[in-house]
Amino acid sequence: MRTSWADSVANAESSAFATGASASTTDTTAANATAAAVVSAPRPPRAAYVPPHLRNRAASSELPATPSADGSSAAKLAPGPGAPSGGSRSDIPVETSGDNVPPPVSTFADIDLGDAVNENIRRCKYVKPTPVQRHAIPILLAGRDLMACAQTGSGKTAAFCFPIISGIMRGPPSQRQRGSKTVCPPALILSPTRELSIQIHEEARKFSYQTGVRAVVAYGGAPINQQLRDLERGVDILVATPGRLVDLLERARVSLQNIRYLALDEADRMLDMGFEPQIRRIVEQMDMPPRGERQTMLFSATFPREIQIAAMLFGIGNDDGPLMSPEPVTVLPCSPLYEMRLASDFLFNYIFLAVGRVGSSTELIVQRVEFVLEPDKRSYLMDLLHAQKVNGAYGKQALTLVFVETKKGADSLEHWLSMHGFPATSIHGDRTQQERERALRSFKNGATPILVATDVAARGLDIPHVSHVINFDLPNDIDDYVHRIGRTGRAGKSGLATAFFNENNSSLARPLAELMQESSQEVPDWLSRYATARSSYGGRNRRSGGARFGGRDFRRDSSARSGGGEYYGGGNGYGGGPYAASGIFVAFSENVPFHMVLSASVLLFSLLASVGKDIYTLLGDSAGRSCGRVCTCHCGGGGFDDFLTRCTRAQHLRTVEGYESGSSPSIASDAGPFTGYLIGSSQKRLSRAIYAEIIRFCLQYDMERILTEPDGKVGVSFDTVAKGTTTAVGE
Ligand SMILES: Nc1ncnc2c1ncn2[C@@H]1O[C@H](COP(=O)(O)OP(=O)(O)OP(=O)(O)O)[C@@H](O)[C@H]1O
Repeated sequence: MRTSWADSVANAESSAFATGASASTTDTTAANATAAAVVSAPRPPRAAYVPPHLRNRAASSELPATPSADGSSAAKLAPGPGAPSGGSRSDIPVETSGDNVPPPVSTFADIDLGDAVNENIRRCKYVKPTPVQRHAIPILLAGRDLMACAQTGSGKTAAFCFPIISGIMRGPPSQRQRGSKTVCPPALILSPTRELSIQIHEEARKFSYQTGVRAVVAYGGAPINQQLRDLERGVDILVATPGRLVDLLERARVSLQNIRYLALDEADRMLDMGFEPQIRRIVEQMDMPPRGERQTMLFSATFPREIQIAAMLFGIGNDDGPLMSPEPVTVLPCSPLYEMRLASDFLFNYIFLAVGRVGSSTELIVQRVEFVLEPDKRSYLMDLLHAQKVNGAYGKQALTLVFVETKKGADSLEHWLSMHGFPATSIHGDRTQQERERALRSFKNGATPILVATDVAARGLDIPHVSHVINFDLPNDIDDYVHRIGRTGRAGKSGLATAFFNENNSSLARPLAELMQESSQEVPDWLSRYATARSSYGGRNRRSGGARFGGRDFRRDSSARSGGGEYYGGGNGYGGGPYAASGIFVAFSENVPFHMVLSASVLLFSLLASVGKDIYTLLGDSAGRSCGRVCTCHCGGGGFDDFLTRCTRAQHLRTVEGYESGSSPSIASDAGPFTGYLIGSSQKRLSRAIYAEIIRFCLQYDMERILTEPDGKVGVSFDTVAKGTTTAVGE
């Protein structure tokens, strides 16, 4: 639950104020809602804007104590994601990769954020940093670019806000040209929805209270004049939706020339096709300093593998420059590579941070999936809501968020619920901004404890007391599902998510079952059967096939972690299914640098897995290092047999499912039909060309064809080999 003083600071402009929740418990399978006191706080005076020359002073030590509705002391903060009682957070796997990753911290006291920010952290009653904060804050304070992925509700907003605020306090004062109405903020935070921008702004104001750092929000659908006036009063952190920001840039009311910090919240959404033109315009075609001269941070609970790969291939800095120049590849719009390029264009020598499995969901959310035919959905929903009411399952303040696919569907379901005695409101893109904000307010304060929403409310919104998320219509993309259910089970609290599944959702069966399994949820037998039946399907669902093979954090699957050297994974936890009979074998000679070998593997691994194929990638490299599923071994140019023999002899090969250490290549035939490809080159230049061609190929053809009709169709400079055939290629 949010701290009331901070909310009141942040909500200076809004009329409604947060309320608390009562304790509640569902039946045996349902989640437990956390008890909290009802809070209704008078607003402390609005934080005054402190001119630059007065900045960096310590904040005054006291803020008005926040009385609760009954006059007692401020509401107790529910155990946060980082709080000891906030779930099993300490054992959550954390992965970082990149050069010279700054070590994590254990407490806020270990971080030098400045007195004023530390004071605000104390006021927020954040006892200790959440895992993503422990890792991300030192990285950002060290000035590094960051791509960070952590579960919903895990405190990512503070993870990027604290370092930004602290950096601004330490840096030169914001400038504005004399007599000009153009403001030049040092920090820009972009988010995909208006409501999320409003929320981030509120958070930023809380965190920057009495620091002299001023945050302003600009979003569409609201009168621009008010926002312009607000900007004129000075801005250090501009929180904006892309559309409105472009408008402000075109009017020359904002200049990005001084941007030192660029944060993209819900970055994967910001980099997808819908936002791409605006984001590219803002970041590349205006006056923003280029990557490397600014600090860029991408945060989300999900990152499609393609974005990660691209960032690595095109963006990562090393002695040789980016692993791959984008030029040889004609990037087609509508392809994953398009997003990939975009992400990599923004980052410089970045660090990748994953807290938990990328795209996974917290175990604090109990997930249920019910098979409900389309015409039965309403009555089923009614049953659920009735049961909730009868059981008193969620208490008076418990809120239920119902996701539907279409705006029309949202209106119609809201109406129907209201007609049947369930106070509901709705939020979607066709409602005016005023209506949207009103709906959200009336949901938050419990006047209409049911909110019917489209995906406009799927990401980022941190609404206390959402105890149940119902996916009346399931989304097409599992990542959207992760964000939707993440509206409950936040900040260490538990929550319940129910999904209505039927034939129309069969493409989601497999990733859904995998996600549930990963989050230690009970997967219904019928869903497992659906998942098995859908063993192969197209690329619409980003995770199709990928999770089973290698999980979603491609670096974890395939590259050395920081401090590396050890192997990651092994067969366990990656599905453990029967041995798959197809394979891509990539062999590079010794003089090909390991990082290039690695990147080729990563690329293949990911792209092939994303089309639903079980593929093993064996790599040859001079170091003989292994990275989880991707097994590397020395390939001395002896051809495929030699390569396989070496592979199977390599002790690391035990990490490859179906192989035993020391076994011979013939194991492949024992395991069933087998196809492998050997791609090799001792020349770096050629290797690069091969990467490019593979990418091109992947874009242009269904990957099935690589596997089933390899001969001559590929048009690339590598040969294919059948089992046991010796072929040395590209030398
Ligand atoms: N260190 C902390 N201790 C306790 N609570 C915290 C801490 N940091 C953040 N929180 C609280 O956790 C909640 C979730 O934080 P936030 O909205 O930043 O999550 P998020 O990771 O951005 O989620 P999403 O992926 O859904 O956008 C907020 O209510 C926030 O106040």
